[in-house]
This record gives sequence, structure tokens and C-alpha cells, in this order.
Amino acid sequence: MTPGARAAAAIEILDLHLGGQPLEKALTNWARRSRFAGSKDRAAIRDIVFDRIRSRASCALRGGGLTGRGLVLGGFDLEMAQQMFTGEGHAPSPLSAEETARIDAPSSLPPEVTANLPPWLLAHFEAAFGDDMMPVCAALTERAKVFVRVNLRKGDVEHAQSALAEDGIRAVAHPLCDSALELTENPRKLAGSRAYLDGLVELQDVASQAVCAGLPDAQTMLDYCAGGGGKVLAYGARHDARLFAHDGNPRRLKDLPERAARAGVAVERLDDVQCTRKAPFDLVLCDVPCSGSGAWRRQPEGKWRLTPEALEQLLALQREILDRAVSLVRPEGTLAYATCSVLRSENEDQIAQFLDHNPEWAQSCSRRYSPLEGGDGFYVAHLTRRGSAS
Ligand SMILES: C[S@@+](CC[C@H](N)C(=O)[O-])C[C@H]1O[C@@H](n2cnc3c(N)ncnc32)[C@H](O)[C@@H]1O
Repeated sequence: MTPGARAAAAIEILDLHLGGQPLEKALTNWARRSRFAGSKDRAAIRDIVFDRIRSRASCALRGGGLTGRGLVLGGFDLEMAQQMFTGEGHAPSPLSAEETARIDAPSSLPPEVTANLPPWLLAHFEAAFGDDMMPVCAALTERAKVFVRVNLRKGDVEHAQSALAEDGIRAVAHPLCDSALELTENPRKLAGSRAYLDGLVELQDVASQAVCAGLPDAQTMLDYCAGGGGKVLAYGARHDARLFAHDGNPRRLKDLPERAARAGVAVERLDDVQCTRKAPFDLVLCDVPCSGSGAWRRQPEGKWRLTPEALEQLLALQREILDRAVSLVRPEGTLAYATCSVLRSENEDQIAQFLDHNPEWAQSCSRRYSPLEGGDGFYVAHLTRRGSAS
């Protein structure tokens, strides 16, 4: 496909998405209908589509509207736009005089447009980041870096780097976590690489790894919102604890046995009744459902889908999960609370409210990871009962 034809495909997909189709579905449906597109075309089109959703507000303004054409156009400078929008072959039709003038004109943008945030979220980001707010918002419009976690049970970082290099993947260490490697060349080869297939490395964001690396040593660890099991597996790579996984939606745990086997650790899956029976645990991790605002580089449509009402519902669910988890921790144990959100309401404020309602508990750690540190935005708090060692 020519660059122009790729731009036209991105326009079609974005129109489907703006018409109500989830982004992944719109991409998959388009790929199914367009067998002529090779894997490089699909990857390039996906990159354009994700880029435009990350910067939806500013692209729509520059491109002349919240449409597929507006978004794709608004992400290019004039020269690039004129090269892509030629009307030749499958390329989109040439720019109108109005489009040319708009895209060429320097304009002063309102803050929510520069920030590429829904307006109601501006105050939340300002409360979280103060002077860093605009750099953080800009970082969330960039493509996420690809990180792997080296499974320290199977080898060290140098070993993993050379194993990845054998498959043409360049990987460099990252200061945020000693098990993290950033894939700087050929990340798309990872799924077929020996290091990945042998369980030496696993895809995991660097801040997510740092959250797991900071958890205290324990003999029994319950990952109460385990999902795909990324956190419990990361914990198991560092500690000889007995590992348990639970999720409010048990179907989310279905791949865990296979992933655990590949990682060389054993994880027992528990339903809610079994959690109560097996309790108390030394360490209970609640990686709760959240807005995902720290990970909007990866899932940009979440940014535009979140509403104040949906956030309220998430806050209530997070409180509910904390209340339940408290009963599962042994008296001297640790309750760890984590989100991939950067909003204070889901993080610092949620924990402050928990401590207000549970005066026998104290906070022994509170750490927010900013997207400016290289990985996703994350938050973690460790809670222990007063009078017990952390
Ligand atoms: C942020 S995700 C967890 C991601 C996972 N820890 C990982 O690292 O891959 C949150 C998980 O909480 C689960 N969940 C939702 N409501 C829950 C509840 N009431 N109790 C426990 N888990 C719940 C969701 O199904 C989802 O898998």
C-alpha cells in the first residue's frame, strides 16, 4: 500500500470508531475486509490510528473536525499532508483551500486541546502533577515504549539481552527497575523469539515491574485482582512465597496456569470462598480496576470514554475491594494497593479515606510513578496494621 492508501485506511477505521466501534474491533474488521494489506501496512495503519486517538483533540482542531479525515489530516504538517492527500490511486482527496489554510496557520490552542484531555479531567491532572501537568499530558500522546521483564528465576539481565539479540532484538536496561529491559529495535519480533517462548522474558511495563519489585517478602501472597497474572508472576520470580491468585471475573485467570508453567512458578487459583478458607495471607495485593489513566498511551480510547460517573463507580469498587481484602491479611501482614492510574482520587485520596475508616492501619509506603519516568503511570501504597512491623 502507498502511504496515501494507508492514510485513507486510517480515515476509514477512525470513522468506524467514531461511529461507535471499539478501536480494536474497527482495526480487526478492517483487516479482515482488506486481505491485500500486508503485516507492515497493518502495523503502519495501526500506528496512525492510535496516534490520532492519543492526540484526538489537537488533531481534530488542526484537521477541521472530529472525523477520520480531520484526525488523520490534523496529525501531519502541511508538506506531509500534501504528499499523502493526493487523490491518486487509493489516497484521500487533496486538501481544500480551507484545510490548507487551517493546517498551515499557527494557532493558540485552549488548554484542554493542548493537553489532549476531556475538559473535566484538567483539574484532576493539575491536582496530580502541578507544574508537570503539560509535560505529562504530552507524554501520554506519545507511543508507549515496549518493556520486558527478565524472569530472574531463569536468567539475569545480561543473559536475556544476549538471548534477545540472537533474534535481532535490541534491549537496554532501564533505571526504574533492575529486571526491566526496553526493546529499542525490532520489538515486534518478541512473540516469536526464543527468550520469550522459553519464559526468560515476559512483556510487562517497567513501572508495573517496579511496583512488584518493591513488595515486601512474604511466605504467602494473594494477588486478589490477578487478571492475566502479570503481578503475581513478577512477584514469584523474586520470592519463594506460596502464590495465590483470585479475580472477581474468574475467566480472566484462564491463561494463568500456562503462563505460570512457562515462568517456572506455581500459582494456585482461588475463588472467593477459597480465599476466605485459605486466609490469612502475609501479603495481599489489590491491583484494582481503575481509570487506566497512567496507561492511556497504550489504551488511548479510555481517555475519551471515561466520564465523571464512571470514575465514581470505579472509586466505589476500589473501596469495596479494599474492605474485602482487609479481612484476608494476617495481623502483621501487608495490604498493598496498586492502580495504573495517575488520578489522586483513585490513589492518595482513596488511601487517605481508607485510613480514616480504618484507624488501626497505617501507610508504610506511597509511591506514584509518573509517565515522565519512562513507563506507565502507576501508584502503589503499602498498608500495615499499627504496631506491626512492615
Ligand atoms: C487492573 S486489572 C488487574 C491486572 C493484573 N493484576 C495484571 O497485572 O495483569 C483489575 C482486575 O480486577 C478484577 N476485578 C474487578 N472487580 C473485582 C472484584 N470485585 N474483586 C476482585 N477482582 C476484581 C478485574 O476482573 C481485573 O482483572
